[in-house]
Amino acid sequence: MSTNQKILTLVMVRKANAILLGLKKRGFGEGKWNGFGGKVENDETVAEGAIRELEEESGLVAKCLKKVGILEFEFVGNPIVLEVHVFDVLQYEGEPVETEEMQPQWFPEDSVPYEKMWPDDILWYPLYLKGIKFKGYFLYQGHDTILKYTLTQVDHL
Ligand SMILES: Cc1cc(-c2ccco2)c2oc(N)nc2c1
Repeated sequence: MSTNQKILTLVMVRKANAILLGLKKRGFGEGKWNGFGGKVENDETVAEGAIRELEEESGLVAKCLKKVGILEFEFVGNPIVLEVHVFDVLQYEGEPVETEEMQPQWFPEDSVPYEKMWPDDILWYPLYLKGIKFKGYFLYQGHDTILKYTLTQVDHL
């Protein structure tokens, strides 16, 4: 039975005041810089899905994964709510490689290319970069306009 909800993962990898983002080369969010992630399969936990997508899209193997937020996205005219579980990776193995999906690049935390990212990012990255856990809801019209949103700091996810 498919409800109107879809669980997705989003993984940011960080090192010494830099954040690894990928330029999405095709599909959903094409042309935007974003963390790594995607669908969660039926036979895996959300965290397992996050680790899998990070390796598939960047070649990196996460050694520790921290839940940092949950973002819900809705689009005008589309009943499906995306529930995106956001993770921070501070320990990993490997070097980022370009894949079919993503072209990876390190950005200094104070030079995140917000104008080439999903418009919600500029709203919650400041919390994320300060280590503040968050929950957010965003109503999108198309892929570039946020009609309304809520964003709150939380103590536990
Ligand atoms: C609508 C939407 C979706 C995603 C997404 C898809 C897969 C993982 O995340 C986003 O990611 C960000 N940063 N904003 C986003 C908006």
